[in-house]
Amino acid sequence: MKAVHFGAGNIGRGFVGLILHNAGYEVVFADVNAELIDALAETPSYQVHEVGAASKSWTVDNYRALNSATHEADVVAEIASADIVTTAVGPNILRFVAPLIARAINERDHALKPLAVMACENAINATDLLKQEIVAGLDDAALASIDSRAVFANTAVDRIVPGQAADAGLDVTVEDFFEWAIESGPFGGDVPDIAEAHFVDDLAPYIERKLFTVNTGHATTAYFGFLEGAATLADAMQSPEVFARVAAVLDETKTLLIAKYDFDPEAQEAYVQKNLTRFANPFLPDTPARVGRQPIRKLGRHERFIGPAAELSERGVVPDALLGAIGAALRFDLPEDAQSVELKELLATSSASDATSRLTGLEASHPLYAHVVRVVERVQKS
Ligand SMILES: NC(=O)c1ccc[n+]([C@@H]2O[C@H](COP(=O)([O-])OP(=O)(O)OC[C@H]3O[C@@H](n4cnc5c(N)ncnc54)[C@H](O)[C@@H]3O)[C@@H](O)[C@H]2O)c1
Ligand SMILES: O=P(O)(O)OC[C@@H](O)[C@@H](O)[C@H](O)[C@H](O)CO
Repeated sequence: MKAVHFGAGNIGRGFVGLILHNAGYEVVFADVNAELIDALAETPSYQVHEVGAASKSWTVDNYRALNSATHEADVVAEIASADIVTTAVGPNILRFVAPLIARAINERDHALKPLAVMACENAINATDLLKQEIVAGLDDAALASIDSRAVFANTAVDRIVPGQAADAGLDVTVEDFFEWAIESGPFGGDVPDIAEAHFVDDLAPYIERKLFTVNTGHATTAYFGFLEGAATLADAMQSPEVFARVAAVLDETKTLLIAKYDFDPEAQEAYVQKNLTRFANPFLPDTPARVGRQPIRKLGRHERFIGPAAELSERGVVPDALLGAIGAALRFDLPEDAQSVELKELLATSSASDATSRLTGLEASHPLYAHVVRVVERVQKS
């Protein structure tokens, strides 16, 4: 069995690559980072170190590595004969990897089982997004027979993988928890053989529970932690003020998730508590800079703040804690983060209402809109 995985970064090596390796796949890593790909190509194995209450190390081998910027044709040929193609490159990068997957589907031998295409990004229905881009690159024959050539399944991936120490080489330190949920419907009963993933009929509750608990809480910790000058997420969680902000935000998203998906309130509360512990993991050197990265993406319409806040306000609830976190996100001022710089410029040169519309995509008539405009105004005046 063979899987091609785009993005040999933190989650690529520390989660997707590991799980596929453990499931018996030969993994072909494809990345545009020449130094990283050269190192992987030259090194027969790397270690994944799980840290937390239970610590354990895994060896990943049986992989190859290809530079997808300089060796496009080789990557296309690998995908054309693979069982699975996965991505962990960031939602904004999917459009750059899609053309290679499309070319591979065009070339794919009809006798093979359909290629399983799964984007492993922090975004709702990222595979649908990837599929749209792939379909644009298919020839007429592939388009006419797409169902026999490829299966597109959305997924929810969860494991905190921080940036790695400069001397770590290819080894990756990760938390001890992980979850990979994949929608089963598109496979029509013939799901890929991935023992540590679980296949679910309806992914929406899983991905929303994950994004609006793990990522909403995580980003809230990062943005308030950044304002307090915390070096790590664990340090931020030691601050009673930051902890209270995070707990309040997760209380709001818990209310939404229970109302929307009829989750058992006790189970959801246990999930919240579990995540508060995960953010505070003292063994994980995670930073506000990484977790808060790309604030403009994180303030998007269906993302971790505006997504749940909009739905709560549609239900008549004013999401004060989420609005507070949105204010902290707007104050994320990190010169090395291109979106932080862009955000600062936008706030300096636009009216509060223009900035709100452009950042959040909310209509002026939406019940959340005026609340966000007030938050933007406050940040602009501060
Ligand atoms: N790190 C985590 O804790 C975590 C957990 C769950 C999901 N995710 C998601 O996984 C994705 C990747 O996150 P990460 O933390 O691993 O980031 P990362 O920066 O460590 O890795 C991304 C990799 O993608 C590569 N890349 C960029 N453009 C590419 C292209 N055109 N073709 C091929 N490779 C390309 C980069 O060189 C890099 O190696 C994001 O969507 C993130 O939200 C991350
Ligand atoms: O990857 P992002 O930028 O969408 O979000 C940063 C972190 O919250 C994220 O990477 C988490 O570590 C991960 O989603 C945990 O499963």
